[in-house]
Amino acid sequence: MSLHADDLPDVLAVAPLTAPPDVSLRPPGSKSITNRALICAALAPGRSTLTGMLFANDTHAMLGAVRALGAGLTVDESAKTVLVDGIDPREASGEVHIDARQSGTTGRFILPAAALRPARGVVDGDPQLRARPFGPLVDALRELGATIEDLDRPGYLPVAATGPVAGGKVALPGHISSQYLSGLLMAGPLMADGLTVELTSPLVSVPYVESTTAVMAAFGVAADGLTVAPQTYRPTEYAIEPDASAASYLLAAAAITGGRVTVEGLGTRSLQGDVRFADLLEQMGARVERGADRITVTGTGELHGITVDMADISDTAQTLAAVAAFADSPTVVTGIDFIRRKETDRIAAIVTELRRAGLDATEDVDGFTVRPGRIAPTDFETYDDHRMAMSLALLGLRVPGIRIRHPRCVSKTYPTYFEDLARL
Ligand SMILES: O=C(O)C1=C[C@@H](OP(=O)(O)O)[C@@H](O)[C@H](O)C1
Ligand SMILES: C=C(OP(=O)(O)O)C(=O)O
Repeated sequence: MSLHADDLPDVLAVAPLTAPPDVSLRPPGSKSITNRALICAALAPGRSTLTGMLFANDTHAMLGAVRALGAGLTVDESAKTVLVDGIDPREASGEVHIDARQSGTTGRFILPAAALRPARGVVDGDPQLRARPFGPLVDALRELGATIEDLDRPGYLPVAATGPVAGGKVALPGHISSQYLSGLLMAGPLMADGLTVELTSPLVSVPYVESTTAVMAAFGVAADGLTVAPQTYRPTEYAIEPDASAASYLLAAAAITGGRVTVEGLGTRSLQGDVRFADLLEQMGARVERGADRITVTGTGELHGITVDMADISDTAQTLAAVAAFADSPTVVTGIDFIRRKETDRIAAIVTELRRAGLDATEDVDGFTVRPGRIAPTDFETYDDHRMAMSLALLGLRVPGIRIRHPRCVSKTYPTYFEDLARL
């Protein structure tokens, strides 16, 4: 049976490992870096070559989005490569329609880029994305000179954007999502007056903004803090690193099962904050070796609960919850109230599912607590959230009778997840 997302059944049984794993894996390309590179390449007149691409629902959304803006694409999925012929959106004409599907990064990065066009661009998405907040980004773009029409509820998709965007100084809250800031920064160099963002509340997911400016720099655009002067993107050859959030599941598997897993292509040189998930496994008792481009986690048989603020690396909070279920003391995760507005309310979802398995887990104001205990055979709900499916499947590596309902949701960022899990 194929374990690719397209072929998965409605309910997937996870078989416990018969021996601890000892494997080396290269996770697929980073969703976050792929979608940044696609935006920067699309805004760089000339041909860019992107290698190590992730092909998953979120990046297909971005491919469709930049194609709608007029970028030329030559896609070679088997070689994980895309040639992008970039455009200057300020010279575009004609109304365009963009479907961001379920992808927060696509929706929040393409809206500022679409607003640079002096013609109408409609941005919409799946019902799940329509339920996620866009208000701060819409307000900021209006402030910067764009015309944004609410096509349904104010502050939510669908919206229609018409440029130009004059640019200048704008106030933006940081506590809901960092994606608004990343999207504005990437469009910044094409605003006539440049862009300066002043944050009005503490920024979550900070490392993602650092990766934004790093990818912009690779395409020849310099940011000075949260200021970007008018500049031109330069086409380039860009190698996308593997996905660090995807790697969290593989590394967690080693910690949970007392095995050894090496992820290739990620290490101390990574642009992604989520590589720091390995630090948490180390604090819990696993052994971690770090190279420039590889991380190895070895389970020691000991796992202790920790208290940790995960505001910088919240995509790995559900992974940590799964590991915490096997620890010898409680784990408390704080700083992540904003993950209630991701694919689902992730705090409520993870707590509900761990309780379904018999664990004593509780919601806190800005996070959750997991108290380890006996884990019962359970059919887990996944809420159309890829990270619920991928995290909860980890419990099945040790506990018999774990089944994942609607596992195809992993196609959002990691269509080959269950194939990689089987390699353990
Ligand atoms: O910029 C990015 O690539 C991302 C930023 C984070 O979102 P928030 O900034 O909304 O927390 C993260 O959860 C998401 O998966 C990817
Ligand atoms: C929150 C996520 O994605 P996005 O915001 O890009 O939809 C995620 O991948 O966990």
